Amino acid sequence: MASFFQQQLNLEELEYTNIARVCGHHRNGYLLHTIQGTLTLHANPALPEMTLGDWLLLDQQQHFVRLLERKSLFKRKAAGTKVTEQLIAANVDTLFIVCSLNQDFNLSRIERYLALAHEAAVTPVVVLTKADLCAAAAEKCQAVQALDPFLAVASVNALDQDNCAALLSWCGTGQTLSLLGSSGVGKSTLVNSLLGHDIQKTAAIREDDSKGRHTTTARTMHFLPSGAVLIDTPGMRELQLAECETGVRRTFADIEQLAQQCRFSDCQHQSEPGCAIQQAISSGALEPRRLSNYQKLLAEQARNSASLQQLHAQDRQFGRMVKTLSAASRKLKKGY
Ligand SMILES: Nc1nc2c(ncn2[C@@H]2O[C@H](COP(=O)(O)OP(=O)(O)OP(=O)(O)O)[C@@H](O)[C@H]2O)c(=O)[nH]1
Ligand SMILES: [Zn+2]
Repeated sequence: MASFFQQQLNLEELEYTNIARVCGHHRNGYLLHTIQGTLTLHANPALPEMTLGDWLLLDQQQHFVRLLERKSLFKRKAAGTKVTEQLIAANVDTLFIVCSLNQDFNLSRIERYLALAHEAAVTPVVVLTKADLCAAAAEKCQAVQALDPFLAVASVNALDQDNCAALLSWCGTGQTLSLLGSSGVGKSTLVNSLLGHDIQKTAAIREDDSKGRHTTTARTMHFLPSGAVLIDTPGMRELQLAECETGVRRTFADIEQLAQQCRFSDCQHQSEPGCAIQQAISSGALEPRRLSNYQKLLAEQARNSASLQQLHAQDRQFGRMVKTLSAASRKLKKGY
């Protein structure tokens, strides 16, 4: 367990509590990994909302004590009146952004994923798969690297375990990984190569529900031989760009910096005189594609966040209505 989490424990907690990590979540509660093995923490309204990857403390009787502060968090907008945000994965250190070097290769899509990683406070690594099928792998790698000189970029043949060894530097003991990418790019293939065996064979776990029945759930947490934990949950595939302004701004830090040099502080970067961004485009220093993707992603996240705020407001209104109605019914019962 990383020092970030250990530092959060006081002396008494170090002595009297056990540390556990959420490795599954279902109707009856949370599935936890502890030093003594796996156990179920039954659903209970007093528990905070937790997700895969969360670290928490249990007392000697295995009762919940508290949730530890998160290092990073992926969440998504969810439908329904009550829950408007759904937590997807917590405490991920590195996100493998998986894209294949063939038809799927798309810089704007990579920028979208980068914004999600930055928003969640997770370090991104772009993994370009199907290098064995692409003659122009080096050029495409360079194009990705040009998005950000500090970005880690790797190209692999995901089918070849030895070829994936380049990724092992992010897969050491205590590290938590997750992956994101469109369908068919090679995510499962990559997981198999990192695991060193076929995921299909370990794809399900059996557990007892509260009534002693066996239930089968898809395994979403994998323990890699290199020591890392890999969170592979379907929720990651439905991540949206809601409330992602920080993530978008960080992903396009170059554009943000140029914008500060525009003559007008409210420059729209179209045809205004003294626009540093248009100058950078004319000189070839900035791709027009990148500017339009930046504007598109900012607008998209603003639209999605606005509807999220509306949902929050509706929720509060509903809460007030319930309170008023129950106060009224109490008065009725008491006869005044
Ligand atoms: N030649 C080659 N084939 C690959 C590579 N990576 C994946 N494939 C193939 O591409 C196909 C799709 O790979 P998957 O691992 O199933 O892709 P996925 O991203 O998990 O797809 P979803 O489960 O739909 O999200 C499979 O037939 C793989 O064998 C690679 O690096 N090289
Ligand atoms: Zn401008």
